[in-house]
Amino acid sequence: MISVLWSGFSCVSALITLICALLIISKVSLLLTVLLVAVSLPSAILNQTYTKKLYQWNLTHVKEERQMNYLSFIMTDKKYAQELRLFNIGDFLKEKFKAIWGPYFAKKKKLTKKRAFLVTLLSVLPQLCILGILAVLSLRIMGGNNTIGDYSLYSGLLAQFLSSLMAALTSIINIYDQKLRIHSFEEFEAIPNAVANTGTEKLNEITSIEFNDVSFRYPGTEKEVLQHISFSVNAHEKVCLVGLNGAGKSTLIKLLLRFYDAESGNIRINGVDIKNYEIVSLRKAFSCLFQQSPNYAFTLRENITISDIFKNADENDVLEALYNSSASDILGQMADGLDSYLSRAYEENGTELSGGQHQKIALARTFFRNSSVLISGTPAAKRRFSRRTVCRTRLLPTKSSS
Ligand SMILES: Nc1ncnc2c1ncn2[C@@H]1O[C@H](COP(=O)(O)OP(=O)(O)OP(=O)(O)O)[C@@H](O)[C@H]1O
Repeated sequence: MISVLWSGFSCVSALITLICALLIISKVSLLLTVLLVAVSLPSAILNQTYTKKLYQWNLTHVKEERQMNYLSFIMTDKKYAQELRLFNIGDFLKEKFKAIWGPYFAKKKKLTKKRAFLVTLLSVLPQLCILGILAVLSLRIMGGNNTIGDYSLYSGLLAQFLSSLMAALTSIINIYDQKLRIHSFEEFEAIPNAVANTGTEKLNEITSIEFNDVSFRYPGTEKEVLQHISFSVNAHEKVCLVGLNGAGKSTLIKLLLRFYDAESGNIRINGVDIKNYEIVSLRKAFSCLFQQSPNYAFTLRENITISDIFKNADENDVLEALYNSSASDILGQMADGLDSYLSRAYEENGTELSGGQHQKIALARTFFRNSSVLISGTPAAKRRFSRRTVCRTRLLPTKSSS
């Protein structure tokens, strides 16, 4: 939007200069001046056509762009560095990148070359008109109707005309290009959210959770991940969901937190369909340690309090969360206490934690959040859960260092 605004200003300013230059130049030859304007227009139209073509081309090649971005990411992100070295796959990844980049670049080059050729060809026409105007002016100087001084005035104005024309064209193309992008964004915004936030009830304490004949498949997939699931959990119960890998345990949690809605059946909390609750208030009632909980390149304090940023908490709450997750010793090792950075990505003095320590901090974050129900996605954490808990584990727990 800002780009459109700036381009709009540049365009108006260039057009004013251009019109003023044209008004003066028309005194030499009105016919050639009109011709100059007329031959400048096809270039503008061509540029606009190609801007649209290039934009549409980009839209149809989003997959390749994403693949290349993904490959660039794994070739440079720290998370992949160890395996990249151990498996010696640097060249393999580069080749994979090149295999996409080659055809992608060749096609884009073809389109861009055609545009450059036509634009160059069309830009010759205004130059020819300018030559014509200068020729007429030279004849008039020889005839004594104009002076040498006029020649330098008009040639300067013609140069000014060309540069203003270029500036106006560039601004118009930019506005058009941005307009296409804004349109795509508006289309995206208009897509209705798959999970409608129409509920108005507030959820505080949870006394019961019921799944009634719930079935679900992920959008755009065939497989029914959950089929007619029914069970209930009451307050003060600790429950383990046990199942093979891929059985759908995490999916149940995603439905409970309304990351997705069930295809059929319903989920009730305190006897009320979860769709009747305001989503923020529903999610607020749960604290969840996901299987792949991330840690943040923030301070230790922020890594814990981030789970409940509106909680009016003091330092003791943070220390208690650390204690409950057996992470007090981690704090003891930190030079700046709770204000130590848990990453060296931006802070030279930051601390890189081990995998197990990271898990403990993620667990402390789960404890810090004031919620009615705790859910753990990792077997290791369930031993630490002492409050009302819904947790899940694998049929065969993996050996974990923590
Ligand atoms: N975003 C998704 N899109 C499509 N299918 C998915 C998605 N997430 C999970 N699935 C599929 O849903 C099924 C259930 O996955 P889910 O993660 O719930 O299993 P799980 O019981 O938690 O497994 P695990 O014990 O291995 O963590 C799997 O077949 C998985 O491939």
